[in-house]
Amino acid sequence: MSDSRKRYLLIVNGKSSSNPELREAVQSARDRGFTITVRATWEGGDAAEFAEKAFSEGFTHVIACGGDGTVNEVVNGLMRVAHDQRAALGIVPLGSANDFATSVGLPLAPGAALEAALELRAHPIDVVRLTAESGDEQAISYYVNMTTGGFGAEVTSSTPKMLKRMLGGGAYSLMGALKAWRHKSYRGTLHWQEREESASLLLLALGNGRQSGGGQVLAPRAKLDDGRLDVLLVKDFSSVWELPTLVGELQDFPSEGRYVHYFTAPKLTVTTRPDDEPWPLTLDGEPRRHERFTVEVVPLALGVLLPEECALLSANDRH
Ligand SMILES: Nc1ncnc2c1ncn2[C@@H]1O[C@H](COP(=O)(O)OP(=O)(O)OP(=O)(O)O)[C@@H](O)[C@H]1O
Repeated sequence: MSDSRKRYLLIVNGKSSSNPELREAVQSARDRGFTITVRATWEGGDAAEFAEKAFSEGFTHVIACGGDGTVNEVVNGLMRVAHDQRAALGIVPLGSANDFATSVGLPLAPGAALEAALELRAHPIDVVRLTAESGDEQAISYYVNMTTGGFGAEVTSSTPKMLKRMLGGGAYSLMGALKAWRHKSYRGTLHWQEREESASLLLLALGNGRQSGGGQVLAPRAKLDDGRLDVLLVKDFSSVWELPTLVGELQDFPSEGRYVHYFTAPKLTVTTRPDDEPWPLTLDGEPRRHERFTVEVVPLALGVLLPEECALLSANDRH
């Protein structure tokens, strides 16, 4: 049922603006009395700008219609304004990966997703702030789902789609083949709480949500509203004989395995030495490289339209 206090702004990635199912769903909702304004992006940056202005323009809800990159831009736009001036975020997934929408259990078809966004309640979730430092410069960006680093980021940002799909299913059963294909690990020092660890890592995942790269579940126990990041470290190995142990550990995500460490922390910093390569990162689908960065949870920073039964909400914790 429409509620006259709710005003929706749909921010549609311009490349999907002619999506017939979305057009039909918008028309149908308007016919039923919903107040919906639609804005399409022309280029990168537009979605963030529209989202930033949404509340001051009288919108209570912003629906990001696009892939993970569009959702990420909208989140960044909303985080530019004060907490009490952030419109609630909804998602109509129109990308190729749609990792966040998939893992929280939102409908993937545009019509059903818009209907859901119009009916669902906003749940407060954590947002993660990533501060990258280079010399005296600091760059801040936010994400709601996951940042992957090292080998994982390269896989998610540069591996052909086919390989991604294979990875999505059996995940790291393919690690060996990939390793032979491109042997690379990244050195750095990680600091979190009172701990510090220097390591050569194949993969680092910093999850608020659970999956990235089009279906790779790298933070299987993550909750969106627990004030913590789920951290996955996968250490490098030196011989193929070590692979079965590594692959086995990737089924269980042990807290202190030989290669796999899985833990939670509210904040974590990664630094590299001058002769180390900057880390390739993929932040909610967007590739970048940093030498030194800190990720920190901003607790319950954003209201997001999610299914009541979403497994990533603490209220649905069965333990
Ligand atoms: N009108 C447009 N045409 C083409 N690209 C656009 C347009 N507007 C914005 N963009 C770009 O689209 C990117 C976001 O794409 P989006 O995440 O929505 O789709 P995707 O990459 O197919 O999805 P996924 O990340 O799920 O694979 C932004 O970084 C932005 O630069």
